[in-house]
Amino acid sequence: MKIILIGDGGHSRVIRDIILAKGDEVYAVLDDKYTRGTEKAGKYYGPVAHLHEIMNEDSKVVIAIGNNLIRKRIMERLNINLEQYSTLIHPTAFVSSTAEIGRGTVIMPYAVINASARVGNHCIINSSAIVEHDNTIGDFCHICPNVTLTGDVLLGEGVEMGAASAVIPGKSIGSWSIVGAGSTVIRNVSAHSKVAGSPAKSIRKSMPIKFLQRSGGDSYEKLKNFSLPATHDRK
Ligand SMILES: CC(=O)SCCNC(=O)CCNC(=O)[C@H](O)C(C)(C)COP(=O)(O)OP(=O)(O)OC[C@H]1O[C@@H](n2cnc3c(N)ncnc32)[C@H](O)[C@@H]1OP(=O)(O)O
Repeated sequence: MKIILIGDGGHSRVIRDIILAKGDEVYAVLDDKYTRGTEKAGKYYGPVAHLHEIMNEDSKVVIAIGNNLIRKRIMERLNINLEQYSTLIHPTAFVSSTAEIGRGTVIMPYAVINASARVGNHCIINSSAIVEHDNTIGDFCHICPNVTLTGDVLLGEGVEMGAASAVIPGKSIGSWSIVGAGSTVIRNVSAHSKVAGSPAKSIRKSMPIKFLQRSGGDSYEKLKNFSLPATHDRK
């Protein structure tokens, strides 16, 4: 498959390795640091606005940007069908046959997604992260390297779980919250919070009010009942 990457930073380079490991092809890299289109080593580099010109039925898109909010804003700006996004799973990752993985989501080396877990669209499950059975992870989340989400954890939209953080079973973390690296979450965390430490405690609100109004975020009820597209690019 030919993949068009949006974003040309460090995260994008890691995603390129996944594409190569899967035997797919990086077709183009689009980033607004490029003002015009050029071809280099068989790949097209150009501004994001060139996407609609270069897309065809053989190509799929991945937004290769680590920041959850910027990933969401770019998705809104691209305004393409969900089916045009690819799901990328590194061959060393374990994904249960009963897990569901959304479109545009990237699963990095050695990650584990266990039985009946549901991971939304445009998420990053980073290297060696563990998503245990029956988790529900909203769209645009980033589960950083070495995170452990134990059983039945529920994450709202846009949650960032800092590297090596952990959540005990059955806890919920509200939309657009941030959990500090190395923290242990033992109580539910409300939306738009920033928590850190073991046990994790609030360090302050994560987002300004203007952002809270714009971001929306999914309700827990909606998340619990969400269903992913019937077909996706799992291999
Ligand atoms: C491949 C990759 O790179 S993936 C990306 C991985 N990235 C990460 O894991 C980053 C995670 N980010 C963090 O842990 C950050 O420290 C954050 C987001 C939690 C907080 O960042 P900031 O908002 O800048 O907070 P700041 O550094 O000002 O700290 C505020 C307070 O919280 C404390 N604090 C911050 N982070 C942590 C943490 N992880 N654990 C415990 N306490 C923390 C600070 O000591 C400080 O306490 P004080 O007020 O008593 O001095």
